[in-house]
Amino acid sequence: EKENIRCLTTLGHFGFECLPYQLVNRSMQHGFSFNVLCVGETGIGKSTLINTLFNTNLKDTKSSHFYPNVGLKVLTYDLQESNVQLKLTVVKTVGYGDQINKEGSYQPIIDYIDAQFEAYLQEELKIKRSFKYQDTRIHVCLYFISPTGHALKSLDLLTMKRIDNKVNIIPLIAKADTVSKNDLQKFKNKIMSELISNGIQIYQFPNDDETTTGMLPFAVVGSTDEVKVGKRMVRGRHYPWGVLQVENENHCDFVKLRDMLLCTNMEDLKEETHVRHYECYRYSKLQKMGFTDVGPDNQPVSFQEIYEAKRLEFHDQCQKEEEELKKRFMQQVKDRETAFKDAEKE
Ligand SMILES: Nc1nc2c(ncn2[C@@H]2O[C@H](COP(=O)(O)OP(=O)(O)OP(=O)(O)O)[C@@H](O)[C@H]2O)c(=O)[nH]1
Repeated sequence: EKENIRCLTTLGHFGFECLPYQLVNRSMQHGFSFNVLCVGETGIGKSTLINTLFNTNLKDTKSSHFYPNVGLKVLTYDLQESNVQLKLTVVKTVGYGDQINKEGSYQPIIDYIDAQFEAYLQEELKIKRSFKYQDTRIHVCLYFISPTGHALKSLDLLTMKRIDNKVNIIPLIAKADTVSKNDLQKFKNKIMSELISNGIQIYQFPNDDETTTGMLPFAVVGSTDEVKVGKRMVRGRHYPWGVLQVENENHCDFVKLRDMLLCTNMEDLKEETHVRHYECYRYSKLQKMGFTDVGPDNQPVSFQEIYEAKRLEFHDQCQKEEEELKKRFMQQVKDRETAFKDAEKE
């Protein structure tokens, strides 16, 4: 009898298989944003690399070597590739490494990163939040190391140490075409061992394969010039002895960096910024303001309870101060009275 039961298969389409497409469509409508911080000495190739990465000519003026302090320049661009919109914010150091006294050269960088976290926190705490809020938190810091072929400078170590818990650092050897192949590998090893021995945390790639980690710091070359190689036009730098092709993986790590940064890890960089670095800032800031999740008895306390407790504390403090003032006033009146009486007697 059982064999006679007809089994119907479902038509198989409920609709939730399309959920990822909804996300894709929404993201395409909203567009994407990416905030990059470029830290490096004046003229080290920051603008050229950004232009090479995004294959555009982002307008910018050259900086001089004579600024008394380090500053930051914020530039925002609206880019488009196919039908994907990208709002790119590039923050560049100005005058970095140019002062004789380099003490505190990193402070403007720290202040800028913190200011963006603070702005985000203030927006989060607002009663009426704006859904059009432009997130300006830095998602990645490209740290440009001078191609000395020797070692990191103390300013590099100091700055990276100060900002490694605030931002995802990706170290780059700038103008890597000026270092020979042998020297470059030794230089890379030296930099990595110095970073490790100084306890500097750089960005950890999520799909960490050995080859990529072994490539760090990326040795990059920037150029927006088109050079003829054989019958093709490629982006590169033309030297008396040959052509360096920026997008040739045997010549430099530019393609590796671009793939890592834009194709595979942009979302992870943003996620890390939100869940690790911003969380760290938010935690310490709210704790400083006296907020806590658990009371002295280790029981959870609500935001409202803390607010009430703070209000009572403030009220008590005000009353105490008022009484203190009253007492002091009465004492002064008394002193004056006795002084008058004494004067009258005389
Ligand atoms: N050899 C070599 N030269 C480069 C490279 N990248 C940039 N340059 C050259 O270095 C000079 C300065 O480059 P920029 O990109 O303006 O440097 P910057 O760090 O943005 O400079 P400021 O914004 O003025 O601090 C230019 O003449 C570039 O052509 C590179 O990878 N290799």
